[in-house]
Amino acid sequence: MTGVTKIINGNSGKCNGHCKSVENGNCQRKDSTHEENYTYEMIQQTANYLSQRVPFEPKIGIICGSGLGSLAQQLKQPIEFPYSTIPNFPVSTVEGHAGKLIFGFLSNVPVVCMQGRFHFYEGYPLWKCAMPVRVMKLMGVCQLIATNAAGGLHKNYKVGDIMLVKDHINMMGFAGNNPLQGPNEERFGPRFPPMNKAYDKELIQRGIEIGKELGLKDNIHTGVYTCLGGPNFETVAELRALKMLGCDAVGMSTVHEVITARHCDMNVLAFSLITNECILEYDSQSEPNHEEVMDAAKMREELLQKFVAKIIDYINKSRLTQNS
Ligand SMILES: O=P(O)(O)O[C@H]1O[C@H](CO)[C@@H](O)[C@H]1O
Ligand SMILES: Nc1nc2[nH]cnc2c(=O)[nH]1
Repeated sequence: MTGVTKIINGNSGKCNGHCKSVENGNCQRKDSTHEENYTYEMIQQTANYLSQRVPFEPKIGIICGSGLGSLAQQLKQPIEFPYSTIPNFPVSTVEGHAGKLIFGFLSNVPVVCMQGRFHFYEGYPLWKCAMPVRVMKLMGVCQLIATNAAGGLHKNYKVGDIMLVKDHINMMGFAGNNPLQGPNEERFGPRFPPMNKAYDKELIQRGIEIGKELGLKDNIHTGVYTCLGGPNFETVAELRALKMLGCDAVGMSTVHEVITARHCDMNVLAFSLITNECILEYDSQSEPNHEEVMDAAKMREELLQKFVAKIIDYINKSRLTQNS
């Protein structure tokens, strides 16, 4: 089955009324923000398609960051769906994002893993980037673990460090771009969701302890993540400004997924692998690039697999079994 994403972009239908250049009801603009949002029924259709093919209900959803797809390789009894075969799903276009949804068991817990995520810079609106989170929700997921590769802004962060996200600054939201934009779907959550308790404090604390158990010592932190639209890496002035604002790590993802997850009342843990140190000096000879990001992710592959497995084990023992 092929994807059936409904794209209107001036070809047919309406554009949610946010387009100023509508003639005869047809959107004249061709950019990706002028697609029609998914209806609840479309998300349900996707969830049903997957539920009918997976003989268990996933409880935890994992989103693998750039080069972190190996987190999905440790799943037992895996069932894989290339994104291109899932109704309504976008497809991955970035190196290091395989583009597969994988169901299986990790630490004996039924999970679903996105081996590859969607970014705004790929041309997808934020609601589309975050759509798989809603699919997970309708399939039974109550806990999201979002991972990403990020540049380290904090002076103590080194390549290979882990930063558990304690908060975020939604830079794209400052500019009026949010995955919850448009008519609110009450069946997912409220019009005005709070975001001051987005990241589960207990899991952050446990994450720090697990990191130390795995030998990370001074290489595990809690900090503030920010997401820029990308795809270019930042200028020196931008990075200095972000640092002044209180950001510790910078990337191009995760925030829209977390907002969507919290909107539908999922519990969230997110962490960044610091893949490069942000360049804050004009006389630096270095330039960031995606290859170093991928190399750093490869270097930490094994450790991150153990890290995630232990966190899932903890979530299972402390919470999931209590609810069942
Ligand atoms: O956030 P993830 O998907 O881990 O990837 C990060 O790494 C890529 C840049 O190298 C960007 O896509 C950035 O967002
Ligand atoms: N925006 C941004 N994203 C990243 N992803 C990995 N490293 C970086 C970085 O330095 N900046």
